[in-house]
Amino acid sequence: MALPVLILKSSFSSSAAMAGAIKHVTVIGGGLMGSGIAQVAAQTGHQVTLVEVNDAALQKAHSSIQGSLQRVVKKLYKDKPADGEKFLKESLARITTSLNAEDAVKNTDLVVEAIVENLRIKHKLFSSLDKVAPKHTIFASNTSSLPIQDIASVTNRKDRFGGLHFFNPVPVMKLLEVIRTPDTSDETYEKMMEWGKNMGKTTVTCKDTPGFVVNRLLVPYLAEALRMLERGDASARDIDTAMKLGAGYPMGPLELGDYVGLDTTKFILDGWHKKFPNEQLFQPIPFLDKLVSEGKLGKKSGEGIYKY
Ligand SMILES: CCCCCCCCCCCCC[C@H](O)CC(=O)SCCNC(=O)CCNC(=O)[C@H](O)C(C)(C)COP(=O)(O)OP(=O)(O)OC[C@H]1O[C@@H](n2cnc3c(N)ncnc32)[C@H](O)[C@@H]1OP(=O)(O)O
Ligand SMILES: NC(=O)c1ccc[n+]([C@@H]2O[C@H](COP(=O)([O-])OP(=O)(O)OC[C@H]3O[C@@H](n4cnc5c(N)ncnc54)[C@H](O)[C@@H]3O)[C@@H](O)[C@H]2O)c1
Repeated sequence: MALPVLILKSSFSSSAAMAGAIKHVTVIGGGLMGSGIAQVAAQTGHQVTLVEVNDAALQKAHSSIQGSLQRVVKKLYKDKPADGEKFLKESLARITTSLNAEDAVKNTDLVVEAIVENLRIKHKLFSSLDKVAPKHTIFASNTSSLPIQDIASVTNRKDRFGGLHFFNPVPVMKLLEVIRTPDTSDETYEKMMEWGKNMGKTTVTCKDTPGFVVNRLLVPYLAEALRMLERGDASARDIDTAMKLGAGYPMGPLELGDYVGLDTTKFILDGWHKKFPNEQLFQPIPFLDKLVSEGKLGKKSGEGIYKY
């Protein structure tokens, strides 16, 4: 009877995969972050499947990855153009695209979710993927602000679920926050840490607390900067210049908000206001709500606090 062999084979391959390094990565969401994560995974030798909701979004992601890879080539291979061309071609060749997330995860070692910062939508995605992904596959979210435990709650692989929080732009920012919940197994945590290093990142770890390390400190800072602008205390340009020249930041807080995406920043602030309704630092900002309602999302839409 074929079945026992098949079961033996699949469980063997699954346990072998559990023991092995992460080789195939599925990135769900090819926006600002997902395209960067897919690019870095490909350029560091991983096979990548990038999933989006429609062809236009996939095309946008592909051209963003191509443009960013060309900047990397210009920087790393300026004296060896032939090697640079080879690096570019091989990196792009490692990325396949898909509009079907459930198909894309059937032979993957790691799913990195980088879709919209909305718990209900993340739940819908992960509960469907949990039913079809192999047993050994690790699930991770790139969320900025949602507790990993809350995201994982709809799956039956809480031991194989963690947070992998990259920073924008992913090809440049060296940091990766690796988050484990009380349910994340030691093996899963170690595989996420190893993968982070294979991605060329410096990893830090903290508890599954809102905003992990960076955003817990960044959200109040950026929010207060926008309130300063809203009150008319100073111009956007002067606020940003002050923080670049006075505090040594590469970008001021308002240009950073435009760079991250004002829609994403609003999702984050609204989520924390709901969770901590009495915290003054997380109160809604009418100016932000107005910009987002007008479709002024920052660099990604051509206008936010600044015009691009
Ligand atoms: C204000 C709204 C308030 C709303 C309420 C509050 C809510 C708060 C929300 C929090 C958001 C959290 C989001 C997320 O979870 C966490 C984050 O990601 S926070 C963002 C972290 N990132 C930063 O802080 C970026 C800071 N900026 C920089 O480091 C630099 O400005 C830059 C982006 C690297 C650009 O550098 P520049 O020198 O200005 O410009 P260059 O173009 O010369 O680039 C320099 C160098 O980098 C290479 N490069 C740049 N971009 C890319 C790319 N996309 N891909 C590849 N390479 C890139 C470029 O080639 C240059 O290389 P070089 O030739 O100089 O070696
Ligand atoms: N923007 C940042 O600086 C930043 C940094 C770190 C983490 N994050 C987090 O990363 C996630 C993505 O943020 P972003 O800025 O890349 O957003 P984005 O809006 O640029 O990209 C999100 C992408 O997800 C796609 N998407 C939505 N639902 C999908 C689904 N069901 N299947 C496949 N694709 C889907 C959208 O089409 C879009 O292209 C959020 O959770 C955010 O909090 C953002």
